[in-house]
Amino acid sequence: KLSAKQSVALEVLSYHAMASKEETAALKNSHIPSAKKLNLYSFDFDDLPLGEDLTLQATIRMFLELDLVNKFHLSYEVLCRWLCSVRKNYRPVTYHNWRHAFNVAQTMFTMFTTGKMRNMLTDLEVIGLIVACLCHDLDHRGTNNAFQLKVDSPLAVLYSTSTMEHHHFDHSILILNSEGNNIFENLSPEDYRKVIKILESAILATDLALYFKKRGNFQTLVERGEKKFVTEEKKELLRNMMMTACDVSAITKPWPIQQRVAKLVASEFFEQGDIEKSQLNLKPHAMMDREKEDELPKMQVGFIDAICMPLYKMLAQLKPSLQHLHSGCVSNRKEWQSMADGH
Ligand SMILES: CCCOc1ccc(S(=O)(=O)N2CCN(C)CC2)cc1-c1nc(CC)cc(=O)[nH]1
Repeated sequence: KLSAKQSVALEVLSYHAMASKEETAALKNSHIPSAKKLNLYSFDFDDLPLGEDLTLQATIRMFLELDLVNKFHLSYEVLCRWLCSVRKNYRPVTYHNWRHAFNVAQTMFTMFTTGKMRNMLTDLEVIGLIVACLCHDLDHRGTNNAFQLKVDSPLAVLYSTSTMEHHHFDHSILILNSEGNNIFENLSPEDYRKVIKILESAILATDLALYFKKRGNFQTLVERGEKKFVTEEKKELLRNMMMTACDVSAITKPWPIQQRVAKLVASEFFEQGDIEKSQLNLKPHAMMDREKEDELPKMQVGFIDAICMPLYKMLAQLKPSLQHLHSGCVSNRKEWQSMADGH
């Protein structure tokens, strides 16, 4: 039961635009290029060359390659409408925009296929994870959880922990519950309940605070040589570690791509820092302070060592076909370290 304050907040927040008839029809009637042409099976995938419409077609191609339309009797028109609605509900912020979600989903697709993770997961987990990647940052405002509290955002009134991640999940449900946007409409009640549970856990898992909480458990399983991940608890742990690996996968991309993306991440962080300085009279975190831009390479090395490298190392131990992610991360660490050393 929501308090009066919470229901007001929900009212304020439930603004959302859905796909138009025209854009849905445009996507539905468009030619979907092959996965090969789109380079979708590569861990080195670069979204830059793709225009907006091509990112939507590439996402449809991923659903087709995974045979999800047939397996879950998806209505092709509903899939197109839902995808247009998802993209429309990403704001044009500097980094946490539609293209970030699209890239995260493409890494998940590549982990399933090129990374050979597909046979460790059920079809329900596969569609749940791909949908979670596409929806995981819905309606992001380019500011982090701490900021919501600082500005007394209605979001912080609704969710005291993992504030943004709860909102991203809520927004995912809002879209699924909109007329003609429920891609899961033909699932059995049992499967529907399961896939929504997978979706919620996977989206919440993108809060790095939860990743830190659970990483130790995953490390224990991997070090013990766990290969199967049979119990519900172990499957959920694996899925959620995969979400983090995809969410930060720009750190594994070829150096020119990593450099470009890091600039976008930094710009969005600096925009938040500027607001904290000018409007909130607060001293921002170093990573959000543009006056400390020269410390960026050192911070990236710290980010790699504290968050990224341990995860890609464990995933590569679990599945050697994921080694490319770990190697990309090692290579970018060398680049950031040499920049930090002033070369
Ligand atoms: C590129 C601009 C600087 O970017 C960073 C600076 C510091 C750290 S941190 O690991 O020290 N840490 C993270 C947890 N916070 C609570 C405290 C600070 C991470 C990044 C970073 N984050 C992302 C994910 C959005 C992507 C990316 O490329 N870099």
